[in-house]
This record gives sequence, C-alpha cells and structure tokens, in this order.
Amino acid sequence: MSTHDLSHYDPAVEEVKKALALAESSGAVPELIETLKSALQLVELREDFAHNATSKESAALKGILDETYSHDWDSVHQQGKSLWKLSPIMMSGPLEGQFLKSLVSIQKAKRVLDIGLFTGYSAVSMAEALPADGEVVSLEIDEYLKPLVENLIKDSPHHKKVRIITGKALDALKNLDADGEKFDVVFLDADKAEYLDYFKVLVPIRDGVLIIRRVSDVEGSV
Ligand SMILES: C[S@@+](CC[C@H](N)C(=O)[O-])C[C@H]1O[C@@H](n2cnc3c(N)ncnc32)[C@H](O)[C@@H]1O
Repeated sequence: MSTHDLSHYDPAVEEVKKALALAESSGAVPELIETLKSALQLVELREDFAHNATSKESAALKGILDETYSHDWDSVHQQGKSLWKLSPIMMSGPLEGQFLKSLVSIQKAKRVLDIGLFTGYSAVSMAEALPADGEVVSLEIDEYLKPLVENLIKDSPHHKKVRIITGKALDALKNLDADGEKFDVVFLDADKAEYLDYFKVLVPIRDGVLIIRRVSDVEGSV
C-alpha cells in the first residue's frame, strides 16, 4: 500500500508536508515552521471542504482508486511490464472525476474521447454520465494497462461503454479521424508535449466539441 494519505489526495497537501518536514529538519526559524503548519491546515481544510461538497464516487470508481494505490507499480516496472514507472499521482481522482462527469452531462454528450487511460478513472467517471448507447473511447500507449483496467471495471454497470485502444494517441487519433468517428467531449490527459499535435487532429473532428485539457499531474508538469 502506498504511504499516500488517502484522506488527502491533493498533491498540494503532500508538497506542504514535505516543506514542513524540510523546515523542521533543517532547523528553520520557528515562524517559518508555524507558517507552514497553518498552510498545511488550510490546504487540508480546503480539500476536506471540496470532498464534502462533491457527489460521492461510485463503487467502481472507489475500486479503481483503491487498486491504483495498492498496485505494486515498482515491481511492474522493474519486471519490464510497463513502459515507464506508473504512479497513483497520474490518476485524476474523485474531485476531477466528478467534475468531468458534470461536464459530460451538461454537454449532453453521447461520445467521449479520453486521451490517457491509466487505470481508467476519467474513462469510467465520464462513462457514468453517458446514456446507455454512449461510448468513451480511451487511448493508452502502455499495453500493461488495458487488461488491468478491463478486469478492474468488469463489474461496473457502465463497463460496456468503455472502449480501449492501445498505441500512440496521435496514431489512434488519426485512425479515428480517418474512420469518421466523432466526439462531443475530448479529455486530453496523455503526453503533454503532444497536445498541440492532438489539437491539430481534433479541431476538425466536430464543431462544438468540448475539449478539456488537464494541466497537471506528475511532478507538476503543465
Ligand atoms: C495522467 S495519465 C492518465 C490519467 C487518467 N486520465 C485518469 O484520469 O486517471 C496519462 C496516461 O497517458 C499515457 N500516455 C502517455 N503518453 C501517451 C501517448 N503518446 N499515447 C497514448 N497514451 C499515452 C500514460 O501511459 C498514462 O497512462
């Protein structure tokens, strides 16, 4: 099990904790330590408020969250099963998931493109807001993840709405475009360096498409 504090998922909480530990171990002035303690309290309270004010996640999403934190990603990577060292911090999680679900619902979307599957949190969150004949097409470069996610979501009543395509997102996007596939919502959450190229393929896909770009996950990438 990860040492991450599941009650505080916001990476800001972890960062302030690190800063506080560093200040204490390096003999920083008491005022700095006190300031960091109150900053920690504030970010924790802010996150608690956001969680309490947000709809609760489904059993399927909770299952994804728990497995993402308990999965032994280090061994997976050491055994050469994954392309790179995957980490729970890559996951969108409860607040972003419910927000995505609201956006899909407001958009009255039927077809969603999820670029960057990881353990399927965003894919399933958005699938939950779709009608029975809706579909989330989720793109993922790491072959290790597809069977893992398919197994994880098999008990969700929405699992049939999730179609996973493995390979480079840019190649998949070009194929989807060539096949005339259209989307109402696109969630960009894969290789940030390729976002501009994704846009170039996506923009002609459909007038009025809602494109959501996630700006941060691992190590503060933007
Ligand atoms: C931030 S994670 C996605 C998190 C997921 N959307 C969620 O809500 O939990 C990014 C994922 O994109 C995948 N990825 C990175 N570069 C990619 C690429 N060029 N094509 C397809 N997938 C890629 C990674 O393997 C990783 O699983």
